[in-house]
Amino acid sequence: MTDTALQQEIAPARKAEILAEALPYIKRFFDKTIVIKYGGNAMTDPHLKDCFARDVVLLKLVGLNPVVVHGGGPQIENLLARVGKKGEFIQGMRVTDAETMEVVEMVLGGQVNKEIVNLINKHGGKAVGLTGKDAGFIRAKKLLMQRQDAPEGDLIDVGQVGEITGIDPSLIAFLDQGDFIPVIAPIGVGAEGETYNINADVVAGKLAEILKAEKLVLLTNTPGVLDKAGNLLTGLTPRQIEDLVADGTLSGGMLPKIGSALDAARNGVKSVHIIDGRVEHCLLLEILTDHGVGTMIKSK
Ligand SMILES: Nc1ncnc2c1ncn2[C@@H]1O[C@H](COP(=O)(O)OP(=O)(O)O)[C@@H](O)[C@H]1O
Ligand SMILES: CC(=O)N[C@@H](CCC(=O)OP(=O)(O)O)C(=O)O
Repeated sequence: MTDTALQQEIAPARKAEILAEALPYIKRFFDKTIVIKYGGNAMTDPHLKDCFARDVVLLKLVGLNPVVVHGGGPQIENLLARVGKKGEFIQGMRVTDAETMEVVEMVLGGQVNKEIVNLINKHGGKAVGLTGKDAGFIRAKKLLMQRQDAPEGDLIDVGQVGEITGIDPSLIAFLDQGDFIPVIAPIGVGAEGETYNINADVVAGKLAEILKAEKLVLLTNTPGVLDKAGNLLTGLTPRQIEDLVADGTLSGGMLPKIGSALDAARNGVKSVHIIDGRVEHCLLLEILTDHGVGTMIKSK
């Protein structure tokens, strides 16, 4: 439904009720950090992009501290195709050779990051774009990935893909205090200054842990986590997740997403949600109303 259709459909009294519903949430989350992962697939529609930027500005203005981490998988694919390359993924991670790394950095650190910054600022926010190279705040080393369904130690080399070794929270805290909204591209820096491509869900999860965030919200392009029959699973325990991975219900990009969500929930982030980024104002619905729009990941 468009904003105009929504305005016509809802009676004024109901609109006021909906606004009033936000009060306890604003009180509960006032001055708390909310890490939001904005997914490449959920950020292709211009109207949805605008809704997202407005929601982030609203959250900041009512006193929450949103921190945005973005992806850009489809946008990377577009530029790779233009240079005659096709992306390859293993267990949800992009195989990243030197040429792919150049494209990834150009797209994530440049095009996508600046577009989100610009949109948020257009709606009255003060967004600042960063990659993990700024102040060297996301440190990484080469990831060697354990092959699924293989004996421990059967490792896969996926090129310049990074595993996070540390995040310095001071830059983000500094920006928060200055009323800025950090917008972070998932690029890390190694001990020798080398550049690493890191899955955006992994960065969002780790950042939420380090910042002791109240909430981690991962936007994606499905209603949430689905079972084999395609039904939405509204809440998941670690045990259920293990079963869904083992029987192949979870695959591709959902693997790093669910892994990061679970790690964050187990390491102190109070609530973790995978939500449908295609629903207008899904952030406001999830954070400031009684209506959840996806899957909640539980720590036990
Ligand atoms: N059980 C599942 N439930 C929902 N999505 C799943 C599931 N298993 C695999 N997926 C895939 O994971 C994708 C989301 O991951 P990804 O493509 O990395 O999204 P994003 O760009 O939003 O991070 C979905 O579009 C879907 O194709
Ligand atoms: C290592 C790795 O896979 N990096 C990701 C980074 C971007 C990302 O995570 O984008 P989405 O959130 O849109 O999927 C990539 O190169 O696609």
